[in-house]
Amino acid sequence: MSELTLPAPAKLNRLLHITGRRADGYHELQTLFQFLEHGDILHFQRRDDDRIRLTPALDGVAERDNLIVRAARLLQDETGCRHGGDRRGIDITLDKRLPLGGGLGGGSSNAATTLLALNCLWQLGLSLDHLAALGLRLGADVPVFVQGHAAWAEGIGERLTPVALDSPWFVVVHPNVTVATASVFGAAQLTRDTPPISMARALQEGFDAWRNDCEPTVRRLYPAVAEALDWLSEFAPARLTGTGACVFCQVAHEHEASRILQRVGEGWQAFKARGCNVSPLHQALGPYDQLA
Ligand SMILES: C[C@](O)(CO)[C@H](O)COP(=O)(O)OP(=O)(O)OC[C@H]1O[C@@H](n2ccc(N)nc2=O)[C@H](O)[C@@H]1O
Ligand SMILES: Nc1ncnc2c1ncn2[C@@H]1O[C@H](COP(=O)(O)OP(=O)(O)OP(=O)(O)O)[C@@H](O)[C@H]1O
Repeated sequence: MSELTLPAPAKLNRLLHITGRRADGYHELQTLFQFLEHGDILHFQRRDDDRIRLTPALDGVAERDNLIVRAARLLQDETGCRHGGDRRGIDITLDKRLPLGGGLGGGSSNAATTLLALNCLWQLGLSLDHLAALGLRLGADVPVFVQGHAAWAEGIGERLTPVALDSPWFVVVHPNVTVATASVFGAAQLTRDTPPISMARALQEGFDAWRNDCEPTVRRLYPAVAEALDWLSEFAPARLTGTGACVFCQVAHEHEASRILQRVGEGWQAFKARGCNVSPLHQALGPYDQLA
C-alpha cells in the first residue's frame, strides 16, 4: 500500500469536570469524549526519501509546528527511519474543515490520523497503546483519537475507559472567535475543585446533569461564546466543548438539526453531525490488526 485517504473526526466533550491541578500546571479532568461524523480529511502518499511535506499550509501555523508534521517526525525519530538506510517519507494533503481553536480537537485528531496512517504506510507495526503514548507527547486529546472509542477520560484526558453513549444529532456552532486553551486553563477564576465522581454515576445522571466547568470562565473571557450559548439554548440545552469556542446542542432527529441550522445568523459557522462511539477513522481503517 502506498497511499491512504482517511478522516480526522471532531470530538465533543459531553461533560467536562476539572478536579484539580498538577504540580506541572496541567489540570486533572474527568470528561466524556464522543466523536462526530464530521471532520477533516487527510491524504497520504508514501515517498521513497525521508521528506515530510504538507499542503496546503495552515494560516498562522508554521509547518514545523503543525501537529501533522510533528506527529510524522515523532514517528520517524521513534522508529529510526530518518537518516538511516530505511528511509521513509510522506506527502500529506490536508482538507481542513474544523475550526482552529474550536474545542473540537481538530489538531489532535489530525495528529492521531497521521500516526495511524504512517504506522500502516511505513509498516511500523506499532500497537495502538504505543501510538497513544507517543500521541500524548503532542497533546492531551491525542490518545482518545488514537484509541478510537468514545470514552470516560481521567488524568489529563489520557486514562481512558471505553463507553457506549447515545448517538443523537448535534448542532455545533462556532461563533468565529479562537479560544486559546492555555488562556482558559490559566484564568484565575477557573473552578478547579469539582469533587471526582465515578463513571457509573456520570452515566446514570445523564445529559441533563452534564456540564462543562470551563463554561463560566469562557463566557466571561469570550462574550461571543456566551452569545452563541444563549442563542442555541433557545432551541435545546446548549453546552461548550473543551475550552470552546464551539458550542453544541443535541436533538433526536436530523430534521430538527436542519431546522436550527437554517436559523444560524451571518458571521457564525455551524454544522450538524451525528455522534458516534467508534471513531470514523477506525471505521475507515477497519479492524486495525489487519493493517498494522
Ligand atoms: C480541554 C480539552 O480539549 C478537553 O478535551 C483538552 O484537555 C485540551 O487538550 P489539548 O488541546 O490537546 O491541550 P494541550 O495542547 O495538551 O495543552 C494546551 C495547554 O492547555 C493547558 N492544559 C491542557 C490540558 C489539561 N488537561 N490541562 C491544562 O492545563 C496547558 O496550559 C497546556 O499548555
Ligand atoms: N493540524 C492542525 N490543525 C489544527 N490546529 C493545529 C494543527 N497543528 C497545530 N495546530 C495549532 O493547535 C491549536 C489548537 O488547534 P485545535 O484545532 O486542535 O484546537 P481545539 O479544537 O481547541 O482543540 P482542543 O479541543 O484539543 O483544545 C491551533 O490554534 C493551532 O495553532
